[in-house]
Amino acid sequence: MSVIAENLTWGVKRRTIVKNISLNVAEGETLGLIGPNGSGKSSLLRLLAGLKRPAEGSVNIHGKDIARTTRRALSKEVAFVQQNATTDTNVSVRDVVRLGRTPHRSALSGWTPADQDAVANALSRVGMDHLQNQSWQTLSGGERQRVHIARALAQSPRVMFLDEPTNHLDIHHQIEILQTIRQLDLTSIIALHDLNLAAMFCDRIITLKDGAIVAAGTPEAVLTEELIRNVFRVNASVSTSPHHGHPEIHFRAS
Ligand SMILES: Nc1ncnc2c1ncn2[C@@H]1O[C@H](COP(=O)(O)OP(=O)(O)OP(=O)(O)O)[C@@H](O)[C@H]1O
Repeated sequence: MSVIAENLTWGVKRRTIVKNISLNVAEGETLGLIGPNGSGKSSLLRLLAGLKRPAEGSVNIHGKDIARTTRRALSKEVAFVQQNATTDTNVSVRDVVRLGRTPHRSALSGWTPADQDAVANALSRVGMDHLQNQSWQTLSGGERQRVHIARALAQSPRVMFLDEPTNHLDIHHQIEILQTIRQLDLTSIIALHDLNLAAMFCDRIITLKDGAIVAAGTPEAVLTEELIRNVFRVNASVSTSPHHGHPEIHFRAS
């Protein structure tokens, strides 16, 4: 499913936080959102997923204006993995992932083999099947993050929005989760701080600064030494990785 945003603007009181953003993500594409702290990545993701209403502009998912789509209909197609998501009640890992099936079930329908498979697959994809009976509250930060990704995967979405999905993960799981998301047949928009991971796993990257797009294109086009210096205020050298052919960024302390 494609995601098309036109002239999205959103703010709080007199401060404009997302400034006139338009973007177009093709079906199956992985788009990375990068930018310094406070540049508007989470706010933009929430607007795109319909969790915030824009002051101006529109979002179309698969040709439908999400402002005219019910939350339930949207949640059958769209999953959102929030930054530092929590789960309040004392439930097991499997119960948290089972919640991902909610949009597909009616009040009367029982638990089906398809629901069961979706939950088992999701747990296995994030490597959490062995802990499925453990209480969510007792998990480590990275394990919690993987469970929330599993919950989104269990939703069987066609579009996935992820807000820094790898910030608590060890390097093995960072790579594994991003690889999994890329390999699935879905459109994904991912806010990432790690520029090397963005270079490795995104088809295209949008860079935000102060709520506006300052660069958009392939990782090769966007991740230049000049952009890293101007936007992130860090000196870096960028070369082409002999291993994966994407940009490889070496940061310098001065
Ligand atoms: N509801 C709100 N009320 C007031 N200010 C807000 C609100 N939501 C976001 N902001 C402000 O908008 C700016 C953008 O926030 P946002 O969370 O979108 O940035 P971000 O790029 O995701 O940052 P980070 O990389 O730190 O996660 C920040 O300065 C934040 O303080």
